[in-house]
Amino acid sequence: MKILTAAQTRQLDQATLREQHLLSPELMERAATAFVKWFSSRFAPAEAGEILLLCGPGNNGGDGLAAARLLQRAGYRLRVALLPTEKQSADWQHNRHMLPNSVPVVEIGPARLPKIDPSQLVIDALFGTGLSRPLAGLAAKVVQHLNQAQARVVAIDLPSGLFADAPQPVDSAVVRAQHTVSFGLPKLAFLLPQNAELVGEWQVMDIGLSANFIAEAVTPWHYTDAATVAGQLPPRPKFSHKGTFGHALLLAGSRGKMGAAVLSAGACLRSGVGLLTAHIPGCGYDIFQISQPEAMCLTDKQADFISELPELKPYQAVAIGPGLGQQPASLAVLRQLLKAAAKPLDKTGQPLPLVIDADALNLLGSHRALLKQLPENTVLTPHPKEFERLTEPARDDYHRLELLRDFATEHRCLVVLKGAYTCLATPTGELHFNSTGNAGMATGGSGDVLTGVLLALRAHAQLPAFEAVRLGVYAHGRAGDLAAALTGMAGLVAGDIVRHLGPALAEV
Ligand SMILES: NC(=O)C1=CN([C@@H]2O[C@H](COP(=O)(O)OP(=O)(O)OC[C@H]3O[C@@H](n4cnc5c(N)ncnc54)[C@H](O)[C@@H]3O)[C@@H](O)[C@H]2O)[C@@H](O)CC1
Ligand SMILES: [K+]
Repeated sequence: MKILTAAQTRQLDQATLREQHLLSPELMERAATAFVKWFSSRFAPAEAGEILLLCGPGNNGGDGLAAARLLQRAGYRLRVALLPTEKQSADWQHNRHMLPNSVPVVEIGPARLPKIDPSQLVIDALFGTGLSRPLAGLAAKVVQHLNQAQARVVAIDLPSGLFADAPQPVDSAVVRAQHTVSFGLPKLAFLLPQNAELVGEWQVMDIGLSANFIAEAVTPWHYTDAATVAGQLPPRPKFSHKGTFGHALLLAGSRGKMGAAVLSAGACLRSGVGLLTAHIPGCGYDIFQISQPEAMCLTDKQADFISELPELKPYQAVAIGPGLGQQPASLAVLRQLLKAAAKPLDKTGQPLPLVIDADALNLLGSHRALLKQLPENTVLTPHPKEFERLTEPARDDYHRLELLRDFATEHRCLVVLKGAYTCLATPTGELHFNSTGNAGMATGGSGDVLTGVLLALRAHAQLPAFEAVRLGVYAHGRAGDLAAALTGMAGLVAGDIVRHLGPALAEV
C-alpha cells in the first residue's frame, strides 16, 4: 500500500471525482458514511451520550457536518460548535444546509469556548490535510481547551493541527485524539513515534478512491500489510529436499549471551531454512546442541567469544551479531566476513547475502570505515539507538527517516529500523513501514528472532533480497501478534514469537 503526501491526497480526491463522474459532495458523503460506520461500530448511542462535534471551515469540517447529520439519523445526540472564519468551502456550505435544525449549532468565540466534560465524546473535524501552517489564534485556543478537558476524542482524517507528512514546531497546538479515522490510505504522520500520543489508535476506511491514480503515484513511502505479502513465499515443491531452501550460517553468542544464538537459530529453523549451521564460542556447545538439535554446530577455539570465520563456501547466507559481544577478535571476524562476502562465491556474481545485527552493528558503528565494505543488499537490523551509532542523533522522527534513506542509498543496503511500524529502507531510497507487531515484542530476544527469520529468507534461492526482508519483517510481527493473542503482551517472550513463526508464514 502506498502512502501519499497531503498534496497528492488532494490530487487523488480530484482524480476520483473525474474518473468516477462524482460531484464533490458525493465523495464527502462517502467519507462521512465511512466515518459513521466506524463510529457506530465503536460507540452505541447510549454509551456515546451527548457528542460534541468541533467543526472547522474546510472540507474536514464538511465531513464533520455530514457525519453530524448521519449520526443524528442513527439515533445519536449531538451538538456542533463551529470555528468562525470569513469563508467556508463549498462542500462545507452544502452540508451546513443539509444539517437538520434539530441539531444545536453554536459559533465558537474567544470568550465562548464550548463546555467540554472529561467524560464527553468529542469529534474533531476542525482541520485535516488542508492545514497549511501551524494553528494559531482562536483555532489553537480551541485545541488547547479541548486537550485540557481530557475528553475522549475521535479525529476525522487527522488530529487537527497535525501535518500529514511533515514535522512541525514542537509547541504547536495539535489535538490529542484517542482514535483517528482516516480515508483511503494511511498517512505518514500516523507511523511515527513522536505522533503516537496525538493520533491514538488509527483506522483507514475505504472510500473507493481512484486505484489508477494510486497505482501511478510516485512516493518513497509504502505500508506493508497482509495484501502486500500475500503469495510472496514460494510454495515448497513436492520434490524439494533440504538443499532446495539453502544452507545458512549464523555467527552468534558469547558467554552469558548464548540465548541470543539459540533464539536466532530457532527462528531461522522455523522460517523454512534447509540447513542451519551455527558458529558459536566453545562455552556454548552443550547449550546450543541441546536446545537446537536441528541445527549443526561449529565451535570457536575461544571459549567465551567468536574469533574465527569458518569457510564460507557451503552457505547461501550468513548472519552475524546476536549476542556476539564486541571483542577485538570478533571485530576481526566481521572484517573478514565483509571482505569474503563481497567476492562472489558462485556463478551468479552476486555477493553472499549477509544479515548484520546487534553487536556486529555496534562494531560497525565504532569502525565506520567498514561501512564502505558492505556488500550490496546487505541487511542491517538496527534499533534506533544502534542506528544512531551508525549515523548521528536525529532531531525528530522525520529527520531519522531522512538519515535512514540516505544511509541505505549511500551504502546500497537494506536497513530494517526496528520499532512500532518497523521501517525497511532500500538501496533505491524507498521506505516500507510494517503493519504487524505489538508492544509485547519490546522484550529481550525479539531482535535475535528477527535476525534468524531474515537469515532463513535470505538463504532462500527464489526470494529476491528486498522481498525476502519485507516478508521476514512482516512475518516476525505477525508471529508476535499471534503469540500475544495467547500470552497477552506482558507475558510475551521472544521464544513465543519463534513458536508462532510457522503459522505466520503459513498465512502469507
Ligand atoms: N477533497 C475531497 O474530495 C475530500 C476531502 N475530504 C476531507 O477534506 C479534508 C481536507 O479538506 P480541505 O483541503 O478543505 O482542508 P481542511 O479542512 O483540512 O482545512 C482547510 C481550511 O483551513 C484553513 N487553514 C489551513 N491551515 C490553517 C491554519 N493553520 N489556521 C487556520 N486555518 C487554516 C484553510 O484556509 C481552509 O479554509 C480532508 O482532511 C478530509 O477530511 C474527505 O471528505 C474526502 C474527500
Ligand atoms: K480533524
